[in-house]
Amino acid sequence: MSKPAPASFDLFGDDALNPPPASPLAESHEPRPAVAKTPGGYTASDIEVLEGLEPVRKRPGMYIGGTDERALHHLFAEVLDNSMDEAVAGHAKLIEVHLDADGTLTVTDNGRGMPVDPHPKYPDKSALEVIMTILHSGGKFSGKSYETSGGLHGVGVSVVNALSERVQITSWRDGFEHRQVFSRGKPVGKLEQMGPSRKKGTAVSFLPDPVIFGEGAAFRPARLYRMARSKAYLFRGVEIRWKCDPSRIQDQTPAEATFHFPNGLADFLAERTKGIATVTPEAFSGRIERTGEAGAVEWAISWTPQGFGEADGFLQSYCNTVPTPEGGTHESGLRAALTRGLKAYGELVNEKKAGLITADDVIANAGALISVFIRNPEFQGQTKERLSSSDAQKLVETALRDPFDHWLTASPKVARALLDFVIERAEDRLKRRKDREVARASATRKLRLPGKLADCSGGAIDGAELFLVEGDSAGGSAKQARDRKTQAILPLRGKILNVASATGEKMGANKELSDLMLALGVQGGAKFKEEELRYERIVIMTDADVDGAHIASLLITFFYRTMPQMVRAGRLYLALPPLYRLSHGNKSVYARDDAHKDELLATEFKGKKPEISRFKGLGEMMPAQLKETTMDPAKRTLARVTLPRSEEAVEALVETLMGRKPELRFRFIQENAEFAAADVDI
Ligand SMILES: Nc1ncnc2c1ncn2[C@@H]1O[C@H](COP(=O)(O)OP(=O)(O)OP(=O)(O)O)[C@@H](O)[C@H]1O
Ligand SMILES: [Mg+2]
Ligand SMILES: [Mg+2]
Repeated sequence: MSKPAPASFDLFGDDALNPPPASPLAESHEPRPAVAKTPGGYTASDIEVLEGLEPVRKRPGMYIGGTDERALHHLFAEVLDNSMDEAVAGHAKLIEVHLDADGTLTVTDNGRGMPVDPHPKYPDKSALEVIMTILHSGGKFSGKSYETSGGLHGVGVSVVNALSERVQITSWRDGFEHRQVFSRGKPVGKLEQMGPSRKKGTAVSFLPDPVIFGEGAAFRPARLYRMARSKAYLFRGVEIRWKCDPSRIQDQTPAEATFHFPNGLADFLAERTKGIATVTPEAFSGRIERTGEAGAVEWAISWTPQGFGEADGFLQSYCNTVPTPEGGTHESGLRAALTRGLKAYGELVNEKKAGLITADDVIANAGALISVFIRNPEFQGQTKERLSSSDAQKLVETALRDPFDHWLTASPKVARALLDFVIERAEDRLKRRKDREVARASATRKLRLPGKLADCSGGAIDGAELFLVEGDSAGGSAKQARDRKTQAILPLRGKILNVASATGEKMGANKELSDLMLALGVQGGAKFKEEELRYERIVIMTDADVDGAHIASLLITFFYRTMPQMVRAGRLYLALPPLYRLSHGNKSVYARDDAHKDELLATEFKGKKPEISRFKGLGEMMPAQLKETTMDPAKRTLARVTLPRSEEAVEALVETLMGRKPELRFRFIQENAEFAAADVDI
């Protein structure tokens, strides 16, 4: 076994929730001529060059980050972004989003219309066909037709085309309506001139391809609605109209709505802080356009002691109206500007404690929105989740500096309240750090611990681990296999409650879960305090089978629901027990799954006939084996459970795990059962 580096187990990453295409993609490829090969050889003929849109269908993950529900909705983001670019460039004022009964989504804008004249480089094709069928074709490379666009790669809508069963583009321009239809990236007939029309603009209608996204994959109206609405907040010059066939709606999402927000982000924040007591009566918000240059910064921030639902605060950022859930330079600029401004104000009013303030103290209890418009932004990847343009930091910092100073000095009472609030956060933080250093033993003395917990004997929180195991027999093995100084065992019986569909009352009454909370030493929800956790790591240890994965997913959901901070802090892990032991002579090796076993048979045990034993469950392993393979920190591999920052992605996960559709859950569990086994380096 090699070094036990913790494998990352990203529930939303491309691997975990990214099902393989529902059926082979063979139909997306031209048949390749058979080439004579030397058997087992690796030659030039093994190197493929994918043509046209073929790479998109073959490796959708590279373009849309996977083929899961998030990736599916990213198609909408690409099409909507293009219409927004047209609006931000000053050519469109109205965008309509329409989800049809059959699942076709249409985005219409009244911009300039996609160009339809023959393309100079491909004289037999219209510009529209070039845009739709050639990667890296677009009008946003030079800055001539668009100044600050969300589009920059020339890839977006062609990717949508490649991954849709059917796409219809309508372009109204030059006095006519033009139309072309595509299927899985290929034109179905030529561009047609339909008839005279005085309209202007573009309509993109598309139906995602079930071959890529899986049979039954469909847009979720609630998600589309939220995406469309938040776009409208980001550009006050646009009106977005939403319409959805009622047969598609299963929740409270309105079938029709109009979004137009003349106060931009300030409206957005007001919506989010409705009914929440804030530290200052007015939010700190504003908008600055660079004079003589393209670019703008808009922001809105408000502080609250009471938190926003389950989070203490939030920071959402955008660049050229594209959401950047992973943050980036614009967020750094905002944090720096606020911290510097507040510290400087503290100095001004002779408040010594202002020196304690860090950026986290300023932002952790704030609801903050920041949106920048810049030329040639640099993002990481096509889904644009993180902004990396270095000038964005400076732009935001400079833009906010004076307005923040003015805002603070204009109203000393307000400024004082904010300063005190943030200093209190800083003091809290310092105190928490001190408390953590105090031995965990004293905390333990005060607590009533559940009877079946085998706690560890050491006093420190750092290094302490709680193993959650399934059933008493596995619990017994684990107790013998553990290092009693640092490892605690809590056996949980049977399938715990399906939390997502349970009421709060039922959850409180569930013995397994209340024991779990007691053992952890924390309370759930708003009362959760990370520093009260009695263990540094919480390790879910279940059998390496589908049932085990189910229990693990129930627990993950429970933790996400009751203490997302703990998960985000990277303190939740999955143990990865092996499935087989292969031994021959005095050599024995563990295999985590069938593929690994076959690999070992072909390598380590080549030509030999090792004895193979299969573990039916953890309870069947000898304690020494369990220790060696799964629990001993020096030898084991743990998978860390991580969650993305974006609320939508988390929601999608919970829906997948716990929602009312058993088939989604089943798929997730199987994939993760596989994944948990596949990503390990043993
Ligand atoms: N609604 C629209 N109105 C006018 N032109 C459009 C519209 N949608 C797309 N285009 C044109 O098609 C080009 C290609 O669009 P595509 O989404 O593929 O790439 P992009 O927007 O340039 O960059 P990105 O890959 O980052 O989205 C755009 O650059 C623009 O010139
Ligand atoms: Mg293109
Ligand atoms: Mg685009």
